[in-house]
Amino acid sequence: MARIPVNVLGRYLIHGHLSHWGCLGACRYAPRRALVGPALSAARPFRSLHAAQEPNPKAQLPPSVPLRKQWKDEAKQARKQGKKKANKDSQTVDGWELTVGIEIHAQLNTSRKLFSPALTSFNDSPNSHVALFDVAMPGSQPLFQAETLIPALRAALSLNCDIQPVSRFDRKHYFWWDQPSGYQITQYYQPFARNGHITLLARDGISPEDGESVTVGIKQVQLEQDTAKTLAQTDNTQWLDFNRVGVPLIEIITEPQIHHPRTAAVAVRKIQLLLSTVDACVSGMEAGGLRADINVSVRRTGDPNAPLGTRTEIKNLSTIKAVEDAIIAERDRQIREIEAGGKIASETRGWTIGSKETRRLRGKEGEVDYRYMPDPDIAPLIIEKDLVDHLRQTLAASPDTELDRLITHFGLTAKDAMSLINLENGARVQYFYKVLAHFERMIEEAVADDAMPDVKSYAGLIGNWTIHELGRLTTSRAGPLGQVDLDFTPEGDCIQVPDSELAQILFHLYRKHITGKVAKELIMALYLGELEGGVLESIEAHDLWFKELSPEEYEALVDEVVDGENKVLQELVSSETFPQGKLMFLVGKMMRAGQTERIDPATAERLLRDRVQKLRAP
Ligand SMILES: Nc1ncnc2c1ncn2[C@@H]1O[C@H](COP(=O)(O)OP(=O)(O)OP(=O)(O)O)[C@@H](O)[C@H]1O
Ligand SMILES: [Mg+2]
Ligand SMILES: [Mg+2]
Repeated sequence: MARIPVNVLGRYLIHGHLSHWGCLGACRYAPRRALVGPALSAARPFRSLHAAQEPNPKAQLPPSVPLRKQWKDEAKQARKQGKKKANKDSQTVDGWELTVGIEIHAQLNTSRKLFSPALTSFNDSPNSHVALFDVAMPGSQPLFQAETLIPALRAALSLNCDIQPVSRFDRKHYFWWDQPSGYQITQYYQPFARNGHITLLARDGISPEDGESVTVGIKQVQLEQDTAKTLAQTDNTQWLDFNRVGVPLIEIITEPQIHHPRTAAVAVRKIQLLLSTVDACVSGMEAGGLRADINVSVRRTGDPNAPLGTRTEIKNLSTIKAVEDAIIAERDRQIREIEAGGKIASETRGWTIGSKETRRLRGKEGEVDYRYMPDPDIAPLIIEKDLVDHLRQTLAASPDTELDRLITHFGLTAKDAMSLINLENGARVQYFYKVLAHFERMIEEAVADDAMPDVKSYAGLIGNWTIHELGRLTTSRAGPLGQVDLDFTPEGDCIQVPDSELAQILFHLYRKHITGKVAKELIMALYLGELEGGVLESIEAHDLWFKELSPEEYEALVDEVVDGENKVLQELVSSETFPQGKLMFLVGKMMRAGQTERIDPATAERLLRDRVQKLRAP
């Protein structure tokens, strides 16, 4: 592979003004290194660069630092003035219908760039993974990396798209410093996937106005290149990192079929979830692996045949909350504008987190003409049916199927099942399955084949601990590490609390070999790295086994407690049911009266019920 070595490419310092493009070669960061500026300049004549004095048509450039500061200050001011945040409950406005269509850009989970064999390692030092083609060196040619197609196809299949047997690549021209060739390679005329859909359910959290479910059409999914990363500096200069240029993206375009802000946010989250379930994309939205552009229009209700209103496009939203808040703000702005007798201009707008208003970035008239043309250097993409069939058969279960399994087969509550699937981009649910597998192996060894307990009896316990007890570890103030997040790998391994160790703890808890209190202490010790040896060794070493009271000792304790609480006992006896409050009051008394660490609350409760039942009998 022809690659520009770091010491040749160096790191560029480019002034924020295009007229200063000529200083591309002036590498202040590594002044002793050889420079590639003149060569690049020859590859992209200044003429084309100077032609682009307009704002970046992609508008993916992070705002310069002073501008960002100004937006931050504005947002702070708005908060100070006690202005309410966008009202989360304002899902509808009387007399108006909102319409939203979404474009999502997601980085594919591949090791190579789309048209060069350079690696896609984002965290390596800047400009260390740059092939000649990535920076449009003269004579360099695109080399389609077939492996990039696999995650793209998995993504499209997870969105229920029809895979096109023949698709083609086009050039979308614009001139900006993050795009060395002067055009982005994309699929404009013939994308590789079309006609998909996603279904959003009430349990996904859609707006209540949408009822039980909404189906949103996916118009198309296309393959395209990412641009270079721009790093704004405090002195109003920009640094460029070409590691990202040419990294494969998919653009997912929905039909304009969403009518409530929260449902739009849920759609973005669901697409993100689907992509991560089939392992198609690098990371979640919050980590920058997925960016959403949101198209918003409004029209008056009453005439279903009226055309949709003029859309504005809010670029580059990077959190789910931003999607909902920005839509509410933009919808309200458009309604205000129309009610005041104005018209909606077709334009591109921006949104700052914490702000109340979207802001105009540029008008449609400022949009460049992209002069799309088929890329003459790239052959059509032919996708064989066999490949598609194979990928479809081996595709991971959709989150909906997964959710149903967690609820109906494993007996988790819908809320817990949803959290499990959403946490750490699906890593937590993988962790749950790993703990479950270890646990089942231990149970199988411990009991006879015909005595295997019902899966629901232990899966709920494992679910509860993998969601709530693990969650509590990072929020409790248990020591110097008390606030450190748990580290999960995408495969579902947890560094601090290994699945096999948690399974050991839960196995002994389930079998009543240890108490809940001891189990909590063990898991905390694991998290803090204070457990010497494994879980089992620790239980043995400190003799933490649960030494339950004998039946006689339990009976004596029940006698003692009911004697002292005769009034509560009589109330229970004369009641037809077992009021839980009263029962638990007596259990509490038993725990306090006896040796707490030797009492199982469930046994105590059962014995109390038996006693009451006996007294009720005629
Ligand atoms: N009247 C409308 N109101 C709301 N959304 C709309 C409306 N008309 C179209 N849309 C949505 O706008 C989006 C258009 O995306 P598309 O990529 O096709 O074009 P684009 O935004 O012009 O291109 P680019 O990728 O350059 O931004 C789609 O998600 C579509 O559903
Ligand atoms: Mg688009
Ligand atoms: Mg768009």
